[in-house]
Amino acid sequence: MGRLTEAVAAGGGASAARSAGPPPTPLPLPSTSLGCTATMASSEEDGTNGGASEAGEEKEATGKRRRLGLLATVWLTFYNIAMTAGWLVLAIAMVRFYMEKGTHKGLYRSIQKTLKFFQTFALLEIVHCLIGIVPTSVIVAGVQVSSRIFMVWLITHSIKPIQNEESVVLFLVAWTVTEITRYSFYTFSLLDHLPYFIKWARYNFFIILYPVGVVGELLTIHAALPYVKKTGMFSIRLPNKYNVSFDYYYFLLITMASYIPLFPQLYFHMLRQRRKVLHGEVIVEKDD
Ligand SMILES: CCCCCCCCCCCCC/C=C/C(=O)SCCNC(=O)CCNC(=O)[C@H](O)C(C)(C)COP(=O)(O)OP(=O)(O)OC[C@H]1O[C@@H](n2cnc3c(N)ncnc32)[C@H](O)[C@@H]1OP(=O)(O)O
Repeated sequence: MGRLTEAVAAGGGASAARSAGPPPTPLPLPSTSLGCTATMASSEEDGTNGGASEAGEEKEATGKRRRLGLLATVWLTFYNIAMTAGWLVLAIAMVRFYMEKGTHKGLYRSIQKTLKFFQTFALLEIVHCLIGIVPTSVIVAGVQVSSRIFMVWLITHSIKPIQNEESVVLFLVAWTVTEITRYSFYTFSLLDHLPYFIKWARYNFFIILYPVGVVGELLTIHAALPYVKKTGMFSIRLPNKYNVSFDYYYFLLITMASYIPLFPQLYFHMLRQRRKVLHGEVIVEKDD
């Protein structure tokens, strides 16, 4: 519980400590419209610098502990353990269901309560960014979490006929593997005992899982379109006393189109994080 004990003594805010230490010499990387400009300061290959790398990592871990107060550290540790456990329960339920029934039909229905609970709980990630206890960009976390909430509540929960689509299994598997890896990464990092394979998994699995998840989500929304058009669900027609109209069908088309500019930005953001964490590149991201 290294970070917990050191946090008692440190107790500082996140942003103050982030600005501590000598600034790297920046090399410009492309700017993204998710509100960040990235600059790359230096590069070292993974594992080739031996003791220097270990000393650097130790120093970095101590710096992180100082950034977080005790309360924030305890809360994040609890939150990450709970989320890892929640997604593990989901993974086990999905494997058991498939082994017992031999089909994906009925799978969503059997796991929906757990999924809704833990995915909705993840809204706290936006709160964590807003109050500054994690340094993730609010916009990056916001796009990531809101697209998931949208898929869970406004698509899969609301449109029962699509719950047995294969594409639902596609995004469920991608989300589940990602979240078990991600939350266990945060947990072990907070406890200062991060096994290399978890770090490696966190920054490699997404290369495949992100596109797989997005394809699953897009195919599921696509499958929902005929039903939405036929029923006119969530749509407001004119005339009405507020003189407002809303067509959920067109909203879904626009949402699908919005993946084209948004997804590459999240993906390239993760590729930059991968270079930083696995290959030691120092990437400084500044808000525009
Ligand atoms: C209303 C409708 C809206 C619809 C919108 C539609 C458009 C949508 C387009 C995009 C669609 C995306 C769909 C997504 C699908 C999937 O998820 S598929 C499955 C694969 N998915 C992934 O691989 C997801 C990858 N994403 C992530 O990992 C994150 O969500 C991220 C936020 C994008 C990554 O953020 P990143 O900037 O890399 O940083 P973090 O890992 O969050 O870390 C930054 C630092 O903060 C610390 N930290 C963060 N969270 C915690 C925590 N809970 N506990 C402790 N610490 C945390 C972390 O340790 C880092 O610290 P430092 O090391 O000190 O920097």
